[in-house]
Formats: sequence, C-alpha cells, structure tokens
Amino acid sequence: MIFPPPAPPAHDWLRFAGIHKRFGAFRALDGIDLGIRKGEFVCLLGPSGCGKTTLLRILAGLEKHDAGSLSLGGRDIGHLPAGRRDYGIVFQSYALFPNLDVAANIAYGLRTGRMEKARRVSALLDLVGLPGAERKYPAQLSGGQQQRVALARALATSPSLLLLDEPLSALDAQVREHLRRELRLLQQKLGVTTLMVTHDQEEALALADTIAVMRAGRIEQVGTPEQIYREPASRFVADFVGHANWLPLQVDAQGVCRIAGAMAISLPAGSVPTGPASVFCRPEDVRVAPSWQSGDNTLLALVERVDFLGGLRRASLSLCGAGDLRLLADVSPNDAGFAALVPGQRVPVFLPADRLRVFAEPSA
Ligand SMILES: Nc1ncnc2c1ncn2[C@@H]1O[C@H](COP(=O)(O)OP(=O)(O)OP(=O)(O)O)[C@@H](O)[C@H]1O
Repeated sequence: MIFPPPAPPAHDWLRFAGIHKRFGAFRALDGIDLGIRKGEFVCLLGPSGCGKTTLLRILAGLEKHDAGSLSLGGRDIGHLPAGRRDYGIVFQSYALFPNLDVAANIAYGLRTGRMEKARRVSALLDLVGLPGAERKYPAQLSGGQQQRVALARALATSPSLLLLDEPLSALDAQVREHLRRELRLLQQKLGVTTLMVTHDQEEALALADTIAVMRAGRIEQVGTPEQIYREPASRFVADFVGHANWLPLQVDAQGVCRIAGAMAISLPAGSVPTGPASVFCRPEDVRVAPSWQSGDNTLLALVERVDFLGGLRRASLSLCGAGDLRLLADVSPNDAGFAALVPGQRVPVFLPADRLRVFAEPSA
C-alpha cells in the first residue's frame, strides 16, 4: 500500500529554509528560515535594503536563490518557473496595462470562456468595491482604485498565495488607511495565504497575523504584532517598531539595580542582568504622576517639551540627577499627570516594573 506523504505541520504550509542570495559580493539574504501557515497574513518588515523584496521575488520565481529551499504544501517549488507557482502579485506601482480596460486587465490571466470571464470579473469588482467599473481605463481611475483593480487581477485565478510588494505605499494617507482595512477584511474573507513586503511598521502592525522583522538579509524576530511591539527580541526591533526609551542600567555591589548609577529600580522577575545592560520601555508605559509618591521606580524628571499628537501629548523629559538621560512619555488627557505637563516643571514619573525589559549591552 502506498501512503500519501505526511502533511506538513500547520505552520509549515509555506516554508523558506536556509535561503541565501548574493548580488556579486553583496550578501542580500543570509540564511532565511520562515514558516507560514495556510491562510496566514505575514508581513516582511524592515528598513530599505534589508532584503524584503528579494525574498518575495524569490518566492515568486522572479529571482533565483543561491542556496536553500522553498516549499508549498510540502512540495518543493524552488525550481518551478514563475508561471507555475500559483500566486497573484500586486506591486507598489499599479502595473496595469494602460491600453486595456479594467475588465481586460483583470481577466488577463484567465483561461476561461468569454461568459465565464465576464462573470468572474464582475464578481471580483464587487469584491474589491468597484462594481460596474469594467469599461473604464486605468487613466480614468484614482491611485486607490487602480490598486483595487490590481488586487482583483491578482486574485482572478484564485491563487494559493497573494504576494504584495508595498501595495499601499504610493497612496495618500487617508486612502492607504481605508484600503488597508479593506485588504485585511478581504484577505480574511478569502482565507488566502498572504505575504506582504512593507517598511511601514504601522501598516504591518495593523494588517499582519505575523510579522517577520528583517535586518541586513536576516530575520531578527518573528511574532504577532503584539509580541513584536511589546516583547521585542532585540534592540534593533525595539527601535525599529514604535518609539523606545533606553536607560543605562548597572547592578551595584549589593545587587541593587540602578539607572545611571543612581536611582534604584526594580525589574521584572528573572531579568536582573549579569553585565552592562539597558532598560527599555515604551513612551506609553511611562506614567507621569500628579504628585510625588515615594516608592520603587519613581523618578523625578524635568519637562523639556510637550508635543501635541492629537489624542495624546508626547512629553520629552530629562531625568533629574542623571546627566542628560532623556525619556519620552505619551500621556492622554485622561491620565492623572496630564495637567502637570508644563515645560520647565518637575514631575514625578513612574516606570512600572512589568513594562520594563532588560537588554544586555552588545559586547565590544
Ligand atoms: N538585481 C540586483 N542587483 C544588485 N543588487 C541588488 C539587486 N536587487 C537588490 N539588490 C540589493 O539587495 C539589497 C536588498 O534589496 P531589496 O530590494 O530586497 O531590499 P528591500 O528590503 O526590499 O528594500 P526597499 O524597501 O528599499 O525596497 C539592496 O541593497 C539592493 O540594492
């Protein structure tokens, strides 16, 4: 009896294993391992030049990797030509054929009869929120509408994979945000496994089930948006995603942890460092108190500047008695310390131990 090959584990439906890529002497990808579950929305997030697009292009068969393997549903796809890899792709630039109308653009890859094509195009236009746009030409559409058509075209053949290369970054902020929400709803409705490249952390946090943060051809961290933001695995991730406060930390001879060699601070259980380290916290975790209450992790700070951010104020604080150590605090009008945020005022700030993370200093 012949047994079917074992199903890959749930998280391994799409798998990059040990992917390397060089352009001449330049190492663009340096051993990428990443598993993606069926139906998952994964964002590759990282600064310009870190290799995101190269990885996407390798998956699409538009670029050849030097080493490693690629599999989809347990099948090696690394050697298949692009046309046999079963994906739809949307690029940053709309890449529609200007001389074809919307219907012809969407139906471009369909190999069905005329009636079936028309039915499918109409259904896809409904899906992307452009019903009845069949006879329009790309030049008659806004940037957001063109990206909707590009998305409809990418989904036309019901592909196993949807690949998105910065699809929203050419759009203005309002359209981008609107389309972002719609893209997420559509992806969830269709359950299509999606890999999106972006350097926009807000976009990745809002859209992805899972974010893979890349740096210089490597993956720094893979996690849910919440994990990436709240529990960054490295200084790079902490700084790249959101705003970060860093305070140098020393442990004195009595085992007391001190910030800037002075203020005692308690840390989350099990995180007392053995060598030089820094404490990390997010601006929204810094609590400004209306009045001084002595206790652990309460420090005195001078308000240097207050910036209006709409729903929040961002205060730049310098810690009293700690040289030029600075902290950002995001404070809402509903917070008790809001009224105390006046430049030139001294305010007590509280750093909740459970919101602090300790990172060892990189060894010299
Ligand atoms: N065909 C190529 N020839 C030479 N170098 C290349 C080629 N394609 C990409 N690179 C280089 O490889 C590195 C990674 O490029 P890639 O486009 O993957 O980065 P990225 O993270 O997508 O950046 P961006 O957000 O700016 O698009 C860059 O330094 C880029 O200059």
